[in-house]
Amino acid sequence: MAPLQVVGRPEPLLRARDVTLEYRSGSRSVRATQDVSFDVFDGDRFVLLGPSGCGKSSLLKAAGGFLAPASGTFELDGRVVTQPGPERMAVFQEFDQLPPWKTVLQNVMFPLLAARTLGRAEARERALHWIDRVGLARFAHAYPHTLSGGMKQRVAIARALAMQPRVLLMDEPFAALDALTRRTMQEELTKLWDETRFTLLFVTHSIEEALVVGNRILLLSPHPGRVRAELNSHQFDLASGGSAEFQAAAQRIHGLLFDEAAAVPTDERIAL
Ligand SMILES: Nc1ncnc2c1ncn2[C@@H]1O[C@H](COP(=O)(O)OP(=O)(O)OP(=O)(O)O)[C@@H](O)[C@H]1O
Repeated sequence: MAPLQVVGRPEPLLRARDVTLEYRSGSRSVRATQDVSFDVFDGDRFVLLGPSGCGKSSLLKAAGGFLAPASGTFELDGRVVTQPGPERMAVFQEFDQLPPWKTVLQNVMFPLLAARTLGRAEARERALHWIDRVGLARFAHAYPHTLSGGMKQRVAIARALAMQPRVLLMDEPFAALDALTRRTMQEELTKLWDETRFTLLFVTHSIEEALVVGNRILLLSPHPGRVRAELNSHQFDLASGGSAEFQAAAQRIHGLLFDEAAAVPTDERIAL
């Protein structure tokens, strides 16, 4: 008979441990976050939500290896993050993240070729597959300046997912889009996740977007960002947008974010 296995909670894929982030210029130093800890598990859509300036982008940069913590660590698969790597691909808000002299196909192929794990033919095939997945097959040979903002963000998503990262980092990727396109992109992202089950670390300051995109949400206090609470939000999707339950959850989060009296112990996970 096979020995009994103890089935416990899986190991986190990405772990933030007591991360304090600071920016120094000369003798001045700005503290962006204070002792922030959280665990992201395989297949999570984990959202960092908080008011402007609470250090969300800084946390994403540190997870990406672009910013070294003043204290604490980020670990990916148990190894401390010290530099950027192809297993952590990022999509940013700015539309100019695509080199304008490269076509859509060349943009998506570029990191695949730079990583030197695929030959040119395989890289091209992989890139075309992801360009198709984000609905841009007809635009593979177009240059970024001929594309709309939403299309450019789709290219950036295809470029990142083509690398098959361990975790996809997204920093307010839809914030510069008009409301309708933003909604469409949220829908497309969750559909892609349904089909592919990648792991996502997503930054937003929109409560509605956090509820729609995330299955878990970390609430951060205003500057410097500290963990306010962690919420499970897997029950919501775009279809639940107008429901009473959704509105109540959004209200509750608003209270937790902005009402000091509503603060809960940071290690408490609350159901909405
Ligand atoms: N390069 C930098 N040099 C100095 N201070 C910085 C730098 N980048 C960010 N900060 C400061 O760190 C703090 C956190 O900034 P960060 O951009 O991470 O917050 P955020 O929550 O992402 O804000 P937003 O939602 O407005 O983008 C802010 O006080 C900001 O002014």
